[in-house]
Amino acid sequence: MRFVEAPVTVQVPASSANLGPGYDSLGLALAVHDELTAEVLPGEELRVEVSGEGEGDVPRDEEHLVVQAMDAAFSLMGVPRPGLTLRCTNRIPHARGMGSSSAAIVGGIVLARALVPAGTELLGDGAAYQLANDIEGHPDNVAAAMFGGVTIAWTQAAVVDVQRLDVSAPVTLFVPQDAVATHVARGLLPVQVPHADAAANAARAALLVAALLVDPARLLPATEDRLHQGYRAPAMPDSHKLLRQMRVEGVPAVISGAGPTVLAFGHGLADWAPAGWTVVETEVASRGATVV
Ligand SMILES: Nc1ncnc2c1ncn2[C@@H]1O[C@H](COP(=O)(O)OP(=O)(O)O)[C@@H](O)[C@H]1O
Ligand SMILES: N[C@@H](CCOP(=O)(O)O)C(=O)O
Repeated sequence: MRFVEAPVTVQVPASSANLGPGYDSLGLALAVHDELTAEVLPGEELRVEVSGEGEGDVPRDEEHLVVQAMDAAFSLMGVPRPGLTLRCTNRIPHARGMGSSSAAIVGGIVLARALVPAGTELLGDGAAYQLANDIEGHPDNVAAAMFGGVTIAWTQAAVVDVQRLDVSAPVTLFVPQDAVATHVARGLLPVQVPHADAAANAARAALLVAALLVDPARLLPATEDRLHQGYRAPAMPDSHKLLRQMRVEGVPAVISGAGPTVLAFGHGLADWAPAGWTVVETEVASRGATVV
């Protein structure tokens, strides 16, 4: 099997999922990127180099999430993993609700595909998105990381689909120092929710699409949630406090993904940051994972 010999680099965006009412469905890509570079080596050796976020924490072997995603993609394409050097420059903080795991998964899949000369024929975008969802377990972050912009993701009998929207919007992220793993935050959600809460979220999620496309003045009511943020508050009380304070003052703020980062639509909001939190002023990224 021949592989692309020159080093291949993929940039993959962070993502913010849910956006308030769109639990496991709405997402947006953020202009904060991880960069992954792979170079094929003779033999079967795997070298993993990591700098930036997660540098001292993530494994540097087959257990590394990018490598696992690459292996799944190679397997779907029917090719063995070649010897590889993988260099990861990580800018997306881990376990903060900014889609670092989805970026690792989508980036790994797109990187593996780019190393195989007929990769995009063997693994099209739809199949790559499906694979990323199957690894991640929910489609909202991987949709945004793969396609960019604002994404509406849904599943029909385990098959994912997506509608991408072109939206430009300024966003500010308030990132606390402490992490909350997504699987822990998901474990706090009840199996059933009141019908009235489901109905309220359906209305707000529909309104949010309109607000993002045509009427930003509606963002405050459109970002109201009753399905997940409240249940997760005990795991991130300071985030919940900031969220409530901002919303009372009319700032459209949400918990980003499973938290604990708070995302607000708009710029010029840095004064809201509690002491010790990092403020990231950014915007919706129109491009998803890209070979550069
Ligand atoms: N770039 C990466 N390389 C390797 N592992 C990663 C990477 N990004 C995320 N991970 C793994 O995923 C975990 C975070 O995933 P998760 O709890 O879903 O939070 P997030 O909201 O950041 O996606 C990290 O602790 C790490 O194990
Ligand atoms: N819909 C998911 C989103 C998780 O996003 P992450 O960036 O926190 O991994 C959820 O709410 O669990």
